[in-house]
Amino acid sequence: MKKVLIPTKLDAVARETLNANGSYEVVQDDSQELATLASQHSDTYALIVRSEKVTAEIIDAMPTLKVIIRAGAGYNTIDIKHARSKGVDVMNTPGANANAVAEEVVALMLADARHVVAADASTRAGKWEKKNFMGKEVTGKTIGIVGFGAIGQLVAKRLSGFDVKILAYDPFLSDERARDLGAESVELTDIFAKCDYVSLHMPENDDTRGIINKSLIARMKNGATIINCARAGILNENDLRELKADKGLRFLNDVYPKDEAADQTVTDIADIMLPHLGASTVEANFNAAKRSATQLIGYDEKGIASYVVNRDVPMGLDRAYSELAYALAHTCRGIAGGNKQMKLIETSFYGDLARFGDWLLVQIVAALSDDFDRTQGYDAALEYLKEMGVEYFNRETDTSKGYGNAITVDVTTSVDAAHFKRVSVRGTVAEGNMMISRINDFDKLYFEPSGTAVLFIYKDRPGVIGQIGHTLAEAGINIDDMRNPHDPSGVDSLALMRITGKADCDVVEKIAQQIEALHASCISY
Ligand SMILES: NC(=O)C1=CN([C@@H]2O[C@H](COP(=O)(O)OP(=O)(O)OC[C@H]3O[C@@H](n4cnc5c(N)ncnc54)[C@H](O)[C@@H]3O)[C@@H](O)[C@H]2O)C=CC1
Ligand SMILES: O=C(O)C(=O)COP(=O)(O)O
Repeated sequence: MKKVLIPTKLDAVARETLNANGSYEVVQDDSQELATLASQHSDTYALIVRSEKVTAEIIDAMPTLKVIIRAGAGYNTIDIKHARSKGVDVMNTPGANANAVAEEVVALMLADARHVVAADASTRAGKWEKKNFMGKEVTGKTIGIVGFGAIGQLVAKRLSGFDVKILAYDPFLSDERARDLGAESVELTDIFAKCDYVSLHMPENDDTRGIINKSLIARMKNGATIINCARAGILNENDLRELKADKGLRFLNDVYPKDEAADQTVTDIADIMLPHLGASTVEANFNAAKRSATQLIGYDEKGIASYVVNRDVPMGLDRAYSELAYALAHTCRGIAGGNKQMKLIETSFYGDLARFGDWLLVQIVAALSDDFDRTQGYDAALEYLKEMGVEYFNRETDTSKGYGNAITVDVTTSVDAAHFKRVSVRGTVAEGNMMISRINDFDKLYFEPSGTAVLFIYKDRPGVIGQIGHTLAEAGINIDDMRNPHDPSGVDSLALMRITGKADCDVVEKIAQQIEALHASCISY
């Protein structure tokens, strides 16, 4: 049984769904600190949280932890890099609480437009301040949405009944897509210059922290409103403080640097403050809980990792090596012939790369198969290979070879029922560039796998390179770079060339016949 720890007020449907599956022992307890629960349940396999802070210490307190699920959208509260370094996948449940936040935005807009909060307090106090509470209408206004994802799009949809004009800014939004969703895609500066309401709906991360600053706020129309139901960190609150009174801006807020009782720093500038209530509806809590449980089951039973958000390069590994692993396997595949039946994959990870072998295997399997994508994990890669009937063997590496940080990928494919062909490619990264250093017995290549490469193996004799160059030239193809070593016996030669333009199979085939090649292939990187 896999232990699942739920240290939060999450709908019981998560627990019920996992219990019904039969593979999980669920501990749900929101009465104690997460740190206490983590040390009590150090054998936890999966942790399901809402906004609870999951620090490196908490992750380390559960050495068997494999997956953290954020029942919600924003995962800035989880140390995803530390999780990655410990082989822990982090997932969120995108969209599960989006409608709740969209409705909260509409609630804040209307409440502020009609002074609902202050007028309620005043009337309860026995006053009759009808004249003081002159309101305004949302209908017909221009609304700017920054971050046009699940929530941003639903804000636009829910507000459409008010006949508003929606301007949206999102770096991943095309004009067509915006139009389809009832919005106009504009630059960030235009949102601030043109809108009566600006609602923030992007995640907080290194790119967005403090992005809503003085230069943007200064562009706002007098009397316009900023709504922040995303994360406190994306808005520079001192910049807003500086400009707010002069411009008569309104500020409606749901989010704070820390989710806890305190004298909040924005109290002086916020016109309405809620205690991070965006996702706090019965429906959103149910949706996020249900999704957490079903995503965990899908992850465990089918290797579905599409919700994993931290499959980035692990700490300590240069991203170039993950590209190298992919490029080497892609080269093997190109030489072996893409549609051959794979039987065996062997790898060697030299130097510091030895400890990242599991992670690098994912890149290798993804390069060797169109059906396996690079965002999946090591377990999913092994499972996939097993399903495909492919054996995998990672060799112990011999540091005395002096290869530094290098990778070898060998792929054995079946040529017919009884015969196998093995392609072996080794490579490294030098001065930030990927290099193929060996293909089968052809050593010291130092060839950069990029663009389009053609490769011919032939019985060594004079004049062959001239013939290849001539036929390529006839087809309008130039040679950018070239290696031409002999094998150790001196009998065979390899011509490995990077060419301009696209690969042309007919030309490669023609050359192969002209030079009586033992092997010819063409690889696009
Ligand atoms: N107040 C609350 O209770 C809740 C707050 N949230 C916050 O809202 C955020 C958005 O949630 P969803 O819409 O569900 O996520 P989402 O991932 O569907 O949408 C986020 C959008 O922001 C865009 N984006 C990324 N960088 C950007 C940038 N620099 N400028 C503008 N847009 C950028 C992305 O392309 C994406 O379309 C979450 O990350 C979370 O921090 C989410 C749920 C509840
Ligand atoms: O999903 C999100 O990003 C949220 O901010 C919701 O947080 P909560 O689950 O209500 O603590």
